[in-house]
Amino acid sequence: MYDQLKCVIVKHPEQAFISQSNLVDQWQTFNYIDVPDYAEALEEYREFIRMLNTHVDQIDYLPASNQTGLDSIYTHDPVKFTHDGAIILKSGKTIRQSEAAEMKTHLEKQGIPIIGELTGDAVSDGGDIVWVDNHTLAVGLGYRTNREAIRQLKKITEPFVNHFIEVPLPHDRGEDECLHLMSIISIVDHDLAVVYSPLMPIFFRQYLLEQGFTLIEVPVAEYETLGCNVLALAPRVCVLPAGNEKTKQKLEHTGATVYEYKGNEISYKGTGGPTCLTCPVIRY
Ligand SMILES: NC(=[NH2+])NCCC[C@H](N)C(=O)O
Repeated sequence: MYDQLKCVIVKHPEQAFISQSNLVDQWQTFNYIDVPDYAEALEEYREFIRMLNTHVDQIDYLPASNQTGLDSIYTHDPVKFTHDGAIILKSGKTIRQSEAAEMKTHLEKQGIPIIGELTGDAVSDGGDIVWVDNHTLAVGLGYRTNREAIRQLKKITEPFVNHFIEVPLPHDRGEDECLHLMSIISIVDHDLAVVYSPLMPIFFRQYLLEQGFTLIEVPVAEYETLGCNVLALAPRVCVLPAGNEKTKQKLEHTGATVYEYKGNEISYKGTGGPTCLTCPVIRY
């Protein structure tokens, strides 16, 4: 979604990463590219929040919990918001599954409506669920989201979703790597999306073009540095991890405003860009 972002839920690295020694202990378990530097992460996060604050009215912070780990910094994944309320998910990455309960407790405390929750064998991450428009939902089918989750999500969203698109994802680098539908598409306006086409099924790419989307192609090198992970703060106002120059220029060329943040510790090493660091609660 690309509408004006009013409220987001985040988790500060103080609460998710906890300390340098915790990072040293845990980064391999969570399959990070390298061990993040804690002090640097705090600095990057300060800048990231400073930037968000200029456009977002309300930023809610999840508390620390001994039930969840490093990846809980990526609050986009344990829940998906609809206009009617939240759907509680269950991660396809087993060590992240406890994040759902943490998020649910927070939503209940805040009095935010919950319209559904995945049950049984269903697994899905928020990163696999993309609103193409108010009535069109695209869901990646892959290692993080299974068929049972798609069946349940279809049912939960049936009252307000006219077009539910299942997008099969490729094996790519395997089961242990993080590949979400949102790794290959970010929608930044009603007619503009940033994409990594090499991993996109042809039918989905053609569908976007038929809907009138202009597609900004992220070059291979910038795909590696999360150039395809673009957070829309408002239509054509977006946040990009620093170092993705070509993608930035292409976005600006379409009239978009692009903010950058240094995300080596909070994004790159954990494979979670600005969309992953934020859980958008209300957009209107
Ligand atoms: N929505 C996202 N793309 N989240 C990225 C999550 C990255 C995290 N390290 C994981 O493997 O789950």
